[in-house]
Amino acid sequence: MVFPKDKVDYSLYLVTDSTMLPEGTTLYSQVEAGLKNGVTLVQLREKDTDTKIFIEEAIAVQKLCKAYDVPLIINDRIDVALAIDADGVHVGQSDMPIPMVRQLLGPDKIVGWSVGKTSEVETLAQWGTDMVDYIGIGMVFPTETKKNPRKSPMGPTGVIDILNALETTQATWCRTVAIGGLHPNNIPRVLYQCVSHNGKRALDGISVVSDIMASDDAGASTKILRGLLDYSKFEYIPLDFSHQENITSKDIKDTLSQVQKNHPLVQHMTNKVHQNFGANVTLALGSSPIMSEVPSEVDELASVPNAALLLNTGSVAPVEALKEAVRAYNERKRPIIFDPVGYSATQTRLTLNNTLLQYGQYTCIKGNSGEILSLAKLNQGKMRGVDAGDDKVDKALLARATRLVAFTYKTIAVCTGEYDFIADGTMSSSYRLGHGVGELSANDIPCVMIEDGPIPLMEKITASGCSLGTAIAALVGGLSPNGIAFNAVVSAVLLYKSAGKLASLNCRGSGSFHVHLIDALDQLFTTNDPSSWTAKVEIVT
Ligand SMILES: Nc1ncnc2c1ncn2[C@@H]1O[C@H](COP(=O)(O)OP(=O)(O)O)[C@@H](O)[C@H]1O
Ligand SMILES: Cc1ncsc1CCOP(=O)(O)O
Ligand SMILES: [Mg+2]
Repeated sequence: MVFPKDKVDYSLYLVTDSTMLPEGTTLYSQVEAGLKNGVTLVQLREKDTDTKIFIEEAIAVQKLCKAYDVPLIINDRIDVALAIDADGVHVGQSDMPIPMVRQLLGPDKIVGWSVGKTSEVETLAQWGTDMVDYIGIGMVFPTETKKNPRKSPMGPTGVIDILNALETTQATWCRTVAIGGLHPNNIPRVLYQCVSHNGKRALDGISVVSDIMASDDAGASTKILRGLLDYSKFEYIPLDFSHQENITSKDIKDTLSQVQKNHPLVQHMTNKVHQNFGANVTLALGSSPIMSEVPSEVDELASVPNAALLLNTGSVAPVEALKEAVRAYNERKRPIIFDPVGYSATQTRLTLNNTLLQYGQYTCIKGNSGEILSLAKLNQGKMRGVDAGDDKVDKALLARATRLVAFTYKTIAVCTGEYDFIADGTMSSSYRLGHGVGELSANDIPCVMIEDGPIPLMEKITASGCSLGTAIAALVGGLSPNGIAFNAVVSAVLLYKSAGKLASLNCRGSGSFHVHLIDALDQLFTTNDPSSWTAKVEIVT
């Protein structure tokens, strides 16, 4: 009996684990509850079971699967799969080599392979279409189920690297499921973020273990998972992600009017250098600052109407406190502006920033050219400290890097310098299961450039970039529910650049520049006459 490969639905892939069964449940009761409520593929994975018992279990599970017309995959044990004529097998990198598995099983059975590196994708592509049918990509997040200290979690960006490699090697036949630490609180974000850079491929499904196997009500847990997979919308802030690239003065005026009316609260988790200046910039923009890194108050702060979080890792703070804030704001769909200061300057910063990037969803990720080029993996050298670095960078490369960061993290990315680039990777904030999502590619997403001529003083004061993050957080946080996030980010960058130019004309040097910059921000925000601002925005084709 052969299960037609083109009929396999990878969307909700249950991998069993009998070591986590709650009291009063059995392997069979959990599997059947899953099958009844939307599991579409089952993998029997019993690492420490004697062969005789494994075969008995396999026969019983196979019977359940057949009753629901769902394929049964056996993990690792080719002999058991052959003995019961299972629909396929799944092997890891250290199990029997794939060509041998295929030779034993024949061409019609389903063969799955655990993949964690792009080089493994290159190998499967070289083998061709009749070897590997699908890959389990992971582990995405830390998980109790797969204790494998040798492999650190790859996060959504690691999944995107694998999807990109499948596209680059044209392994179009190969299906994909993500595995490792996947739960209702991160599955929508993984499905939303994990799209290949050419926009052509998304995940075909999600593998789960403990959410069903360890559940006291496996049926209810499965229903929740099924609902997330079928809903296809990932709304992480209640703002409109539509945008028109030719943003008019009226759009900007409307945006500032919303901020003036809503008086947002901007919680700053930021570096010591930026604290005081950031608080004053917040006040100049008609908003209330609160500088706080206390985990116990993030839920209350995130619940304040029009709250926004500025997450700035300039001082390497304890990651757990920062993650708590990301959780609190993500749960309440309130905006987070992330500034990964000195992103790749040290291993410590790289680890901290990557941990935060894996852990949550960000409305806007901003950085200087060194940080954005590093995030886009287009920056050969490491960053030196927190500054962008002296070398002039080609504008086309900066635009591409900004688009890549925006697309990879499904965020509004801002790359600052003499020329500021803003790209919108949020798209429609919906996700698709299956390949061929037909979305825009990373090269096509909307991108604008803002400039007002050289303002050298902006590079001669510290926390000038950090405070742009403050301005973005204030304007996005101050939007009404029908506000447009992209317009708010563009408005903040235009306002900040124009204020920088005005301050540079009025001050006597870098010492008084800070003060004049706050004056200018206050003046431009209060008068709210964008048509008089000096900075210009142009669409990047
Ligand atoms: N040479 C420049 N000319 C005009 N504006 C600049 C210049 N350098 C930086 N800026 C502006 O100053 C702010 C900080 O940018 P940047 O120095 O790139 O960030 P960071 O302070 O994080 O290194 C941004 O608003 C940016 O637009
Ligand atoms: C000097 C310094 N060190 C850690 S954070 C910081 C300020 C960086 O501010 P900005 O990114 O705005 O230049
Ligand atoms: Mg900076």
